[in-house]
Amino acid sequence: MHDNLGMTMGMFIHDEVPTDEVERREKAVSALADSVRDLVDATIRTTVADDELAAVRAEVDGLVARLRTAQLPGPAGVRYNSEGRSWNWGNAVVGRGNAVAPPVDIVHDGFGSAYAEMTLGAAYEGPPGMVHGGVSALMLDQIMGETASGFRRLTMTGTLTLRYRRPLPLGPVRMEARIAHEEGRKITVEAQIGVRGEDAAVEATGLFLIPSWAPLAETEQGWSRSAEG
Ligand SMILES: CCCCC/C=C\C/C=C\C/C=C\C/C=C\CCCC(=O)SCCNC(=O)CCNC(=O)[C@H](O)C(C)(C)COP(=O)(O)OP(=O)(O)OC[C@H]1O[C@@H](n2cnc3c(N)ncnc32)[C@H](O)[C@@H]1OP(=O)(O)O
Repeated sequence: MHDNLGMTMGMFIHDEVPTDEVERREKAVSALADSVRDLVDATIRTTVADDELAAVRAEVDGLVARLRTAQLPGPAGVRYNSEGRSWNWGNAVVGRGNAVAPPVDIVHDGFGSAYAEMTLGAAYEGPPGMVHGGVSALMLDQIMGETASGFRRLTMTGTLTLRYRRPLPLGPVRMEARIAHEEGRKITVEAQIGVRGEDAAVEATGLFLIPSWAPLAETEQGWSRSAEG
């Protein structure tokens, strides 16, 4: 268990960067990730000729080489400063620097309840024209985990159960989550995702656990989250 603690808590990195600097950098990194997301969409949907594809590829390789001149040695982890600002720019769903992450902003409605609205394009397709079921699961897991944690305690997904009730078309979608029940270290969260104003496409129930190896203290004012997710 200590290995788990070391592995997980080791990725919570105290990084004494002033909050205004974090925010400036976050804007810059988000803007780049947005452009890369656009590149992904354009790559999927382009019909330009093969030689043009090769030329674009060479330029992209050049850009990658420029970014590689200064890199972290591993994944981004979760960083925080002593002002209580935290940032997790690599996260697979809400990472501001992560162009693979769907473009989502999770809004917390007070403790125990959250929602998000986003537009999912060609990069998130499963069945033709529909959102991939794994993408729905990914996004639900994130909003449910954040809801269980409230950024004031460490929670991990124990069991996630999904019911795919109807196909979810690509385009604007909305998801919602709330804590349904809580007992000791076990927190049950219910959630759904679908087209706004319509019946849910996917319903989810999850059991989130405060791990036995987690530092027990629930911080009094919570752990301040990244302002933009
Ligand atoms: C100082 C404060 C820190 C504050 C931190 C603040 C903020 C954190 C910042 C950001 C986080 C914010 C939001 C979260 C965001 C995103 C969510 C991402 C979600 C994920 O992507 S997360 C990755 C996938 N997730 C895993 O990688 C888990 C791997 N796994 C383990 O790490 C362990 O397996 C663990 C911890 C699950 C359990 O370990 P454990 O030692 O705590 O459990 P233990 O044996 O004590 O069991 C106690 C009772 O739970 C029952 N139980 C146990 N496991 C169960 C299961 N899986 N399902 C159903 N019930 C289960 C037992 O049956 C027993 O039940 P009973 O008491 O009734 O007998």
